[in-house]
Amino acid sequence: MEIAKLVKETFTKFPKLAQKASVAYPKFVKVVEVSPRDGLQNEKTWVPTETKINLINKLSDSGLRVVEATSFVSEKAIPQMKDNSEVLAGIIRKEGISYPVLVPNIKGMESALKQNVKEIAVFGAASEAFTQKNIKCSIEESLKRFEDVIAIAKRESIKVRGYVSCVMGCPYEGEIDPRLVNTVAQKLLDMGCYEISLGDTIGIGTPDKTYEMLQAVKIDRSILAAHFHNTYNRAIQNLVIALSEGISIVDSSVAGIGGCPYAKGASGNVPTEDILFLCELLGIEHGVDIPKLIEVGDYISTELKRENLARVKIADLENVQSYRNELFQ
Ligand SMILES: CC(C)(COP(=O)([O-])OP(=O)([O-])OC[C@H]1O[C@@H](n2cnc3c(N)ncnc32)[C@H](O)[C@@H]1OP(=O)([O-])[O-])[C@@H](O)C(=O)NCCC(=O)NCCSC(=O)C[C@@](C)(O)CC(=O)[O-]
Repeated sequence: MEIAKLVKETFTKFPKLAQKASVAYPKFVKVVEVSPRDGLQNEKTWVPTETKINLINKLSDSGLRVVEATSFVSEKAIPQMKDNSEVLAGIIRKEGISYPVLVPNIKGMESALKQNVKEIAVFGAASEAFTQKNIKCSIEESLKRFEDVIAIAKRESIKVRGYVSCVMGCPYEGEIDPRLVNTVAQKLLDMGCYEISLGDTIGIGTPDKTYEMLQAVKIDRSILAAHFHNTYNRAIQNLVIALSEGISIVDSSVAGIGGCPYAKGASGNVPTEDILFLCELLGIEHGVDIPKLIEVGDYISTELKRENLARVKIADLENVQSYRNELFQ
C-alpha cells in the first residue's frame, strides 16, 4: 500500500518519527477541502455549474468541516470560476461547515458579499515573480490590497484565511528564502487573518525543506495549514514532517484534482483520501467518512474524465491496524 510505504520510508530516514513517545502528532487534523476551487480552476474544459454544486454538496455530506467553494477573481484570468455566484447560490450550505472563497481585491469582495459569504481567503506569495504572474502586482501592493479587503471583512464579520504560495520554491524564481515566507505570513496574520496556509505550489518541497521552512515561520502551529501539491509524489512525506512539527490543518483535494494555472508543472493537491489514510496510520482523528469521500472522488474523476489519483481504496481501510503495527513497532 503506497501511503504506508511512503510513511515507512520517512520513518526510516527520520527514526524518531516512529517513536510515539518522542513525537507529539496532533490528536485531530482539520482537513480543508479545496477541490471545488483549486481542483477545478485549471480545468480547460468547462465544468457545468451543476457538477460543481453536486461536488460541494457531496463533500459536505462526508463530514468535512471546510469546503473551499470557488473564487471571485477575474474571469479572464480564471474562466472556470466565472460561475462563482451561481455556485454559491446553488449549494446547500450546511450548519457547521464553512465555504470560503478566494478574493484578490475589492471588486471580488463586493461580488462575494452579494452571495452572503461568511469566510474568504486572500492569497499572497513569498515570490515577487509569482505574485506578478498570479495577481499582477508586487508583494507589497498585494498586501495593501489585502488590507483593504480585510477591512471590509472585519466590518462585515467575515473570517479571513491567508495563503502564502511558493513556500518551498517558485516556478519563476527557483529557491525561496524561508524568511520571506515568515515575513509575508506574519503580515497576513497582523492584518487579521485567522489562519495561514503555506502553499508548496509546485510540489517542489522535500522533508528536509519542509522542516527548514517551518523553523523559519515563527507563528503558532495551531493556526498554520499545510497546502502541499503532489507533483513529485512527496506531499505525504512532507506532511509527515509538518504533522510531527505540530501542524494540524491540511489542505487537500479529493481524487488529487487540480493545479495552479500560474505555476507551470504544478499538479493537483495531495488527495484528501490519502491524507485521511495517513491520519489513520498515525492515529490522528479527522471526523470524515472515508468510504463516502472515496465515492466523491470517483464521482468527480468520472465527471472530469480524469484518472483518480487517490491511492487509497476501500479494502485498504480494513488493514489499517496491520500497517500501523508495522510502522510503530
Ligand atoms: C487580481 C487580478 C484581478 C488582477 O488583474 P488585473 O488585470 O491587474 O486587474 P484590473 O483591476 O486591471 O482589471 C482587469 C479586468 O479584470 C476585472 N476584474 C478585476 N478584479 C476582478 C474580480 N475580483 N472579479 C472579477 N473581475 C475582476 C476588471 O473589472 C477588468 O475587467 P475589464 O474591464 O477588462 O472587462 C487578476 O490577476 C486575477 O483575478 N488573478 C487571479 C488569479 C488566480 O485566481 N490564481 C489562482 C489562485 S492562487 C492559487 O491557486 C494558489 C493557492 C491559493 O492555491 C495556494 C498554492 O497552491 O500555493
